Amino acid sequence: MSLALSQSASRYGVLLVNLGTPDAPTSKAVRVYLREFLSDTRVVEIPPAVWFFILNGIILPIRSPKVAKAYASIWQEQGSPLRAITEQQSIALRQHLEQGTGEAIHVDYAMTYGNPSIASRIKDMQARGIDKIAVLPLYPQYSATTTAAVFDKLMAHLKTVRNLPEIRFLKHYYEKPSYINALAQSIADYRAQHGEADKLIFSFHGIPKRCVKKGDPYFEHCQATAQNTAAKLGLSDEQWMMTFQSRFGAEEWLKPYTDETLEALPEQGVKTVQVVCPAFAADCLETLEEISVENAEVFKEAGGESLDYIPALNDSEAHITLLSELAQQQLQNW
Ligand SMILES: C=CC1=C(C)c2cc3[nH]c(cc4nc(cc5[nH]c(cc1n2)c(C)c5CCC(=O)O)C(CCC(=O)O)=C4C)c(C)c3C=C
Ligand SMILES: [Fe+2]
Ligand SMILES: [Fe+2]
Repeated sequence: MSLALSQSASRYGVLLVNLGTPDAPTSKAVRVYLREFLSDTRVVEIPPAVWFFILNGIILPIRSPKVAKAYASIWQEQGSPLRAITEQQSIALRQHLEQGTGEAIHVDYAMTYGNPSIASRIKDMQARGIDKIAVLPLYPQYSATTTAAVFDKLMAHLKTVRNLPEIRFLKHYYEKPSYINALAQSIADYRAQHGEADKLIFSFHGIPKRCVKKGDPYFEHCQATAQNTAAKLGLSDEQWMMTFQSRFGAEEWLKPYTDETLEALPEQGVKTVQVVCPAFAADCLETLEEISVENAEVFKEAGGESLDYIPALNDSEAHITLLSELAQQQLQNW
């Protein structure tokens, strides 16, 4: 397929962006990462003057060593899984785009928090003479806490730039048939290989309920994702459910909570579950540790027999094909 580009392909860039991760599984590195992440008012909406003292005096000293241990348990030779997988996705996407379009488009990745930063990658692209950049946040479902945070970081950097590049920004892709097909196919493949469980759980990263009440469409996007995927798989209502994981702090987050659901299911006769986490484009702490280890323990302690985690789309062929389609839609006629 031709992209109908208005200038040489070497002038175009695609930037994949994911959340971010510490540079090392140590208390010190986790503290640096969490400080940047949790100081973002898109993520925590407590007035900064108040939050500064709670974050630095209580949260970071207590949370950093605990979370560093969790990171250490999933750390790989290539470093943090989230960073390593996102890098693989960018390499595979570059190859896929070149094979599909015959154009050598520059593809790279960045993290909203930590390294490599969005600013460093935009600077690098501009230094290469790239002046049209398509930014693809790897969040299928839009939330102000994630997607808008990418936008903010991008704009904060561009505010320091005299000669701006042109930018196109993908807001969400939960509604794209290729996304639902890739998700459904990954679940179908897993079930063909491992058999079916009593229940399929779509566990999404949560956000505070307050955010949704104020207009964040994330809940709606999650619901549509789960419903469309279940329909594609031909599941009846009793065969699946939607839950929300990874809550933080004391206020109410989107419900039902994944851990509380897993605690209650064995009593209702559900002894085996398969969990898929569609909000995560790459496996990370929240899937490899929180779901596969912590929540699997919760389920078993409550009388469950097995919790199997269905991997994220990562750098699978279907996912790279989807990302290539999204990138091409952004680049088309530019
Ligand atoms: C404090 C509030 C948080 C909101 C709101 C939130 C939303 C949100 N996050 C993701 C994706 C990821 N989150 C990850 C880790 C993580 N998330 C929070 C907090 C909030 N997330 C924290 C504090 C952490 C770090 C770990 C911890 O301290 O518990 C990750 C994994 C990063 C990794 O390195 O592996 C991802 C990915 C989404 C999609 C989302 C809302 C839609
Ligand atoms: Fe998170
Ligand atoms: Fe978590």
